[in-house]
Amino acid sequence: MAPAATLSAFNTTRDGKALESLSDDIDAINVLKQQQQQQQQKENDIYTESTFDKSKDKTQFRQYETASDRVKNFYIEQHTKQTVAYNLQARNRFKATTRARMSIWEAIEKLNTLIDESDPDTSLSQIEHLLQSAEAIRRDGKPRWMQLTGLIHDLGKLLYFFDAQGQWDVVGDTFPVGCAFDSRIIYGRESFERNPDFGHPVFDNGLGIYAPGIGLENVMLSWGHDEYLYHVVKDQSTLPAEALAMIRYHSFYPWHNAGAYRELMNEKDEEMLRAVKAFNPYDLYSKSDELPKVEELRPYYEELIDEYFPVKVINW
Ligand SMILES: O[C@H]1[C@H](O)[C@@H](O)[C@H](O)[C@@H](O)[C@H]1O
Ligand SMILES: [Fe+2]
Ligand SMILES: [Fe+2]
Repeated sequence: MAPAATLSAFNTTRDGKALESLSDDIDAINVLKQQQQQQQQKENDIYTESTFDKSKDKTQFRQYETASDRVKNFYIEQHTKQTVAYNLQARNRFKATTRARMSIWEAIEKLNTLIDESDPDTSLSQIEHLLQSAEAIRRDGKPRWMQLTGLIHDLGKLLYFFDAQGQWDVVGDTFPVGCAFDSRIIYGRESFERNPDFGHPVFDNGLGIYAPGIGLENVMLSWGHDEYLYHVVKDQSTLPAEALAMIRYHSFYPWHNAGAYRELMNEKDEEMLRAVKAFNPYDLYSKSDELPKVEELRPYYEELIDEYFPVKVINW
């Protein structure tokens, strides 16, 4: 016979309540499973049209030609300084340390003081942008993991408070380094004229250091909040591959929006492109929605965070 202490530990749930019997336990699990299945049936496919597809005047967004000098200067700096050498260095630095340890909600609050200089469409704080994106996804009945992706997708901007050199290596659209700068990047090829890799016989020539069909996961995208958060989240959450792609490529507009760099894709990237495109309207067009009520929404999203992040304190 097992000693009493061990037996009572076995018959006790984590919150200390004694279980009536094993069959109660199994019943509870079955009920939970059923609930989850029903919920999945109620959820819309991530690919069904977003409500924004009909209701927003899309010509109001991403108007870079008429944007402020703040935005224009941001991109000149980003396009001048994002080089192959810098990107290798940033990745090494990322791997070498843990910058902070905090929960997802703490991270959201910390980000609240950052105003993104690259963004012509919002001057709201990031917590508002994150909740606007998540709420729009939720309103459309999309899966819970996608709502959570909306809530966290820009948390990589925390980099700004750690080892960034400015905003140019944190925010803004992304593009690959190590291959030709494409004219479909914001402000075109001319905006790279002062980049040391501009005109380089390998780095700025066709596919450069990459083989055709190599797959985006093997392509160095300009270092910033997408790539950083992707690495943080992939090992510390149970979010699906589509969510990870939405995070990693959401700023890669020359690819998901303008059709550039398709020669670098592999088969898996085709599916990921669909997912990123499905996510994009919620990120972009929610920027003109009404202001979210942060404290009212918090309990709903804290539960959602717990569902996909088994460990509360995240290594950043
Ligand atoms: O200005 C915005 C902003 O920084 C976003 O977070 C990023 O995802 C976009 O691609 C960028 O254009
Ligand atoms: Fe972003
Ligand atoms: Fe965003």
